[in-house]
Amino acid sequence: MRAAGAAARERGATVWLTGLPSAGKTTLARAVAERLATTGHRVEVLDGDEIRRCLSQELGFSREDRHTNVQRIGFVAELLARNGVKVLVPVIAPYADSRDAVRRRHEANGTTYLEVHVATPVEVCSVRDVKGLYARQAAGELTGLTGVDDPYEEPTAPDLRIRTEGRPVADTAAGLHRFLVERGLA
Ligand SMILES: Nc1ncnc2c1ncn2[C@@H]1O[C@H](COP(=O)(O)OS(=O)(=O)O)[C@@H](OP(=O)(O)O)[C@H]1O
Ligand SMILES: Nc1ncnc2c1ncn2[C@@H]1O[C@H](COP(=O)(O)OP(=O)(O)O)[C@@H](O)[C@H]1O
Repeated sequence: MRAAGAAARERGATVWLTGLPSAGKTTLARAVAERLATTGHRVEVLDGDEIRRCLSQELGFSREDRHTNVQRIGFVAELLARNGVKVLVPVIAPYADSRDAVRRRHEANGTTYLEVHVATPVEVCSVRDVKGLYARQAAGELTGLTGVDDPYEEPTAPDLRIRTEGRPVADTAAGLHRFLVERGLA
C-alpha cells in the first residue's frame, strides 16, 4: 500500500477539467489539488483566467483564439506532467478538435492525459453565475458566451464525467480523487 502510494506520488499527469462557465471546474481542481498536495504530490493548477492574464493576454474568445489558448496551456501542462507534476487544468476548451490535439501531444510524449467533463447543465450554471457572465449576456452586454451564444462541444468519451447538480462539492471532489486513485495517480 505504501509502495503504491510512493509510486503514485512520482507519476505526472494532466487532468483537464472541461465544462461551461460556472460548471465547477475551478472548485473541483482546487479541492483535489489541495488534497494531493497535503499527501505529498507535486501539483499545479493552470487556471484559465490566470493563463489569460499571463500567457494569452492578446487572445479573445473567437474559435481561433480559444484554440490557440488551449494549445498553449496543453504545451505547458505536458511539460510539467512529463516531469512528475499532477497538472489540473480547469479551462473550458469548448472545441473537441482542440482537446484532441492536446491529448495527442501528451500521447506523443508518453505523458498521461485524462479528460474530465464537468457536466453541469447551462440552466444550473446560469443560476450559479459566479462571475456574472450569464447576467451580462442576458443584458446584452456580452456576446459569444460559451454554452449560450457560442458553441460548447460536449466530450463524447471523456475519461470521467462528473455531474455536480444538487451534489455537495465534497462529494464530487471525493469522486474525482477516487478516480485518480483508480488510475494509480493518487
Ligand atoms: N465569452 C466568453 N465565453 C466563455 N468564457 C468567458 C467569456 N468571456 C469571459 N470568459 C471568462 O474567461 C474565463 C477563461 O476562459 P478559458 O480560457 O477557460 O476559455 S477557453 O478555453 O479559451 O474557451 C472563463 O472562466 P470560467 O468561468 O472559470 O470557465 C470565463 O469566466
Ligand atoms: N458539486 C459541486 N462541484 C463543484 N462546484 C459546485 C458544486 N456544487 C455547487 N458548486 C458551486 O458552483 C460554483 C462553480 O464555480 P467555479 O468552480 O468557479 O466554476 P468554473 O471554474 O467551471 O467556471 C462554485 O460556486 C461552487 O461552490
